[in-house]
Amino acid sequence: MSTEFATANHTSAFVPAPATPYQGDIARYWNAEARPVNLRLGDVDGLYHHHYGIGDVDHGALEDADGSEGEKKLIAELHRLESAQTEVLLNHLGSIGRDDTLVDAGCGRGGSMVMAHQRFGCKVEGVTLSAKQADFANQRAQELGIEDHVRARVHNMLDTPFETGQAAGSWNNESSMYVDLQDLFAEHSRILEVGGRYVTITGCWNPRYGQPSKGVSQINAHFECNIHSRREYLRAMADNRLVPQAVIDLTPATLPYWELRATSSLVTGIEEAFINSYKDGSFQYVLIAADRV
Ligand SMILES: C[S@@+](CC[C@H](N)C(=O)[O-])C[C@H]1O[C@@H](n2cnc3c(N)ncnc32)[C@H](O)[C@@H]1O
Ligand SMILES: CC(C)=CCC/C(C)=C/COP(=O)(O)OP(=O)(O)O
Ligand SMILES: [Mg+2]
Repeated sequence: MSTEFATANHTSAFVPAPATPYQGDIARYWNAEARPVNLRLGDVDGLYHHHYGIGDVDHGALEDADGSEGEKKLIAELHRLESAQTEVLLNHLGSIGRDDTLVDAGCGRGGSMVMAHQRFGCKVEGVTLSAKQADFANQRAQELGIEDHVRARVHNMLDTPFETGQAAGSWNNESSMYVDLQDLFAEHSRILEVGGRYVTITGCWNPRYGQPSKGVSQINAHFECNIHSRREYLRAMADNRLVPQAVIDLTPATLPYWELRATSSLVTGIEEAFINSYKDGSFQYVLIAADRV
């Protein structure tokens, strides 16, 4: 077992060793992550996200405030847009009952899992490579008194502990750029019941541009990830019994979030790469919802 995995400050009963050296790198990355742009947004209402926002900025909510009060309103607005992104993902899961199980592949600190449980009343199981994130998500679930319905575990999303056909729905929210898509969709296809729904929101490079642009390469380097093309998503889904029901280009809807974020004190330095590559057409923010057939 890897030392980093074993010695992380966690309460999880069992932490498997990373399947590859790369997965060990990603586990270390997320175990060490504590950016204010994520923690201060999460502190707004206790939903901690590691994804980006969509929707129009409410400029009225930002008016007449400067200094620390203005910054507080800006943080609340960025957070509102990130939670709006999750709402749109959940809208595409179809009809989910209280007795169903949902799977969040790459669950981060669990914000989307909590929102899914609050909406559907169902069980939500998440996997992440990071013991620190799993502990954080489980701690939040406990504080909310929903630990019997919302659980995060340290597991590889390509080889999950779930039974075949166990899930009525599953998703990747900005977590598919860390894995091979054929392997990923084979695993979703295995755990989803026939007629179940898969949803992803992801950044992908646009095949119409030709190859990954400078901005896309900068984003890959910044996060140690490997952004796939839109074509690769659709091909890997088709190969794994996942038939797209909706493909939505969310690029215009995410730009206001990035332009607002670029004006805040919480910038991380990656804002320009996102804005430029969205604007030059080389990069797209997309939602794909697919039926497991
Ligand atoms: C950008 S964060 C997204 C977190 C979450 N989906 C959200 O929207 O807040 C990426 C997540 O993917 C997870 N991840 C990356 N590769 C993984 C793998 N092979 N198995 C499980 N989780 C993985 C990371 O641990 C991290 O939690
Ligand atoms: C759309 C793409 C390509 C996403 C890459 C995956 C990723 C790191 C998402 C956001 O995480 P975060 O919320 O931890 O990042 P940040 O600190 O920049 O807010
Ligand atoms: Mg963030």
